[in-house]
Amino acid sequence: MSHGWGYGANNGPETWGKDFPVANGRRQSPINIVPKEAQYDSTLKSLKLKYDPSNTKGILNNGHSFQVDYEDDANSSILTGGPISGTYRLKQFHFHWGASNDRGSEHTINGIKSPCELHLVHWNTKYPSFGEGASQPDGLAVVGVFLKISAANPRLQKVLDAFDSIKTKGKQTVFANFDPKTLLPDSMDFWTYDGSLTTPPLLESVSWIVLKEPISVSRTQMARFRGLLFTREGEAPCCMVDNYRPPQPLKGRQVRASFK
Ligand SMILES: COc1ccc([C@H]2OC(=S)NC2=O)c(OC)c1
Ligand SMILES: [Zn+2]
Repeated sequence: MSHGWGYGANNGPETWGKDFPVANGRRQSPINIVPKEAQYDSTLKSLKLKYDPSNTKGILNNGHSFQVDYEDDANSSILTGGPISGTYRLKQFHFHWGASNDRGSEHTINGIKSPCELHLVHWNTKYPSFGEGASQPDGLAVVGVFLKISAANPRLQKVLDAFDSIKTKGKQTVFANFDPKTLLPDSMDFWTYDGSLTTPPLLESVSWIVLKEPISVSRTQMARFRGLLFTREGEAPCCMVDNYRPPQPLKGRQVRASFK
């Protein structure tokens, strides 16, 4: 049986520092964002996301979340602008969510949790790969998008419809031609700060770009996220819920805003 990190009482975020001491580092994520304390920075460029749906590789239950993977051997699905310099390639996107709608996001706004948070993970093409970039202070850029309970979001449907095929840890299935841009809100206003991966190895290599405007998700759609399992087929089932790390100390970091 796996004794690795997870989100349970015995292997959850409060225990990660044992195997990953950087958990107590100076630029850990997520954080609580206090909009009134964020500094407007007029030098921030507008975000540019160019995604090629044909780069979609598949969808996988990785035992911590589910992820949609993208071909990243060319500059066809990229992030530029915003707080970053150069070109970052999309590697995958995934979500974090709660057992109920009062929690689930990793970042919070004025201490308020959202039921779910989308992460679009990109790596800096000045490095040869995601793995190489992940160990560099400017190696990764993650776009975070909050999901709030409202009307059903038809753009999530194709992802939700794949869940029956990836219910348990390690299962993956064909998933093609999905444009992640369809999961973005209308406004590209963002907050940005220097942070980390939010799961072990918690590497401090992420330029965070957290969008101000949420996208919608319905209660019924959220219930389908909670039907996924942390566990493998044949193991005692454990619902994939509360797969979020709580906010970490800011430790003097500044949060900048792209908007007034
Ligand atoms: C492409 O590989 C990834 C993607 C994301 C993470 C985590 O960091 C953030 S951000 N969300 C997470 O779940 C990761 O951690 C090792 C590796
Ligand atoms: Zn994440």
